[in-house]
Amino acid sequence: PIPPRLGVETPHADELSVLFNESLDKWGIDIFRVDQLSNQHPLVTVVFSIFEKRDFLSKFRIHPSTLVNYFTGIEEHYKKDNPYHNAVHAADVTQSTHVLLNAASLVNVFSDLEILASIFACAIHDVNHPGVTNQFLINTENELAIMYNDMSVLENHHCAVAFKLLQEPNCNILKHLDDSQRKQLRKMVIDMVLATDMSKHMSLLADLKTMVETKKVAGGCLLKLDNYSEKMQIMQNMVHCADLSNPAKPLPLSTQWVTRVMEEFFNQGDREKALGLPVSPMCCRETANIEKSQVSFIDFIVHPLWEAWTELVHPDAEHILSTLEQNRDHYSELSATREAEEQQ
Ligand SMILES: COc1ccc(/C=N/OC[C@H](O)CN2C[C@@H](C)O[C@@H](C)C2)cc1OC1CCCC1
Ligand SMILES: [Mg+2]
Ligand SMILES: [Zn+2]
Repeated sequence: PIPPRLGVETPHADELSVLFNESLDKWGIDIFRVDQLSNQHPLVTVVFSIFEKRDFLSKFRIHPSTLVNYFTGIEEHYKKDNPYHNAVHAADVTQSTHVLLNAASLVNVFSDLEILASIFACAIHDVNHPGVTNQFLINTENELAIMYNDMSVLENHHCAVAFKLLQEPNCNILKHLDDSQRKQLRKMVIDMVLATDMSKHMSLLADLKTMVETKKVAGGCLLKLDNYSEKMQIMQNMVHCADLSNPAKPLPLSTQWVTRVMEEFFNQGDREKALGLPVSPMCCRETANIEKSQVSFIDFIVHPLWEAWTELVHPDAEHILSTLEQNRDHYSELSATREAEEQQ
C-alpha cells in the first residue's frame, strides 16, 4: 500500500499541504495547527515532508511506507499526555532545525548524511520522555537512573528507544545505507542527542564561542570546518538552539510553549511534594513567578546561546535574535505589571 500524501491520513490534507507549501521552510510555522490538521500526527507529517523536500527518500533509498512505519512508531512512543515533551515538541524542534540548516552561511557545509543525521536526531531527541527531569529520576532512584548510572539519563534513554525501534519489522529506514554510513549516522545522532542534556549547556556554549573567536581571528571563512569534532560542535549547538527556540518564536507560539512547560514542571512539583521531596526550582505552582522565570531563562541561557549562533551564521539569524529580544521585553513588562498589581 502506498502511504498517503504528507505521510498521514487526514481530512484536512489540502489545508495541510498549503500550510507546508507556504511555511515548511519558515521560522514560526504554526506547529500547533500542523498538529490539528495532521490528525495529531505532527511528527510523521513534518519528517515525511522534510525528507521529501530534501529528496532523502531517493538519496538514501528509503521506501515511503518504511519511513511512515518507523516515525509512526517513534511518534507513538512520545507520551501524548505530557503537556510539553510530546510529539508536537519533537515536530517543532525538527522543523526548526530544518530552517536553521537552510541558512545561507551553512550552504555546502554539511553532507547529506550529516543533514539526515541532524533531522533524525531532532525527531527522536525526546522520544518516550516521562515528563520529569533527570534530577527527579535520580532523586527517586527510577529504573532509568539505575540503568544509566545517573548520567544523561533521559538523553541516553531517548537514543536507545529510537535505535531499538529501527529493528521492528518494516521500520529500518537505514537499511540501504552502507555499513560505514550507518555507523557514522549512529555516532552523529548519539553525539547530538546526548548534547541536548541541559547540564551540558555551559560547556557546549563555551566551545562554540571559542570556535567562533578563533575562526574570526584566523580571518578564514568562519565555517571552514576542519574535522569531525568542529563539525559536530556546530551540529550539537544547532539542535540545542532548536530545542531552546521557544522564546525565539513569534509570541503567540512562545506563550503556548510557556504554558505547556510550566504545566509539566508543576506536575513534577506536585509529585515531589507528594513524595516529601524538595520541590525543584520553578516547579511549585503556588510560588512560581512564570514571567520572571522566563526572563531569567532568556537572559542566562537562551539569549547567550542564540547570540553565539547568530554570530556564527551572521547575518542569517538576526530576525530570530530580535524576536527573542522583543519577547524577553514582553515577559519583563508583564512581570513588572504583575509585581505592581501584587503590591496594591
Ligand atoms: C518555554 O520555556 C521553556 C522551554 C523549555 C525549557 C526546557 N528546560 O529544560 C528541560 C529540562 O527540564 C531541564 N530543566 C529542568 C528545570 C527544573 O531546571 C532547568 C534549569 C533545566 C524550559 C523552559 O522554561 C523553563 C525555564 C524558565 C521557566 C520554565
Ligand atoms: Mg530532552
Ligand atoms: Zn527537547
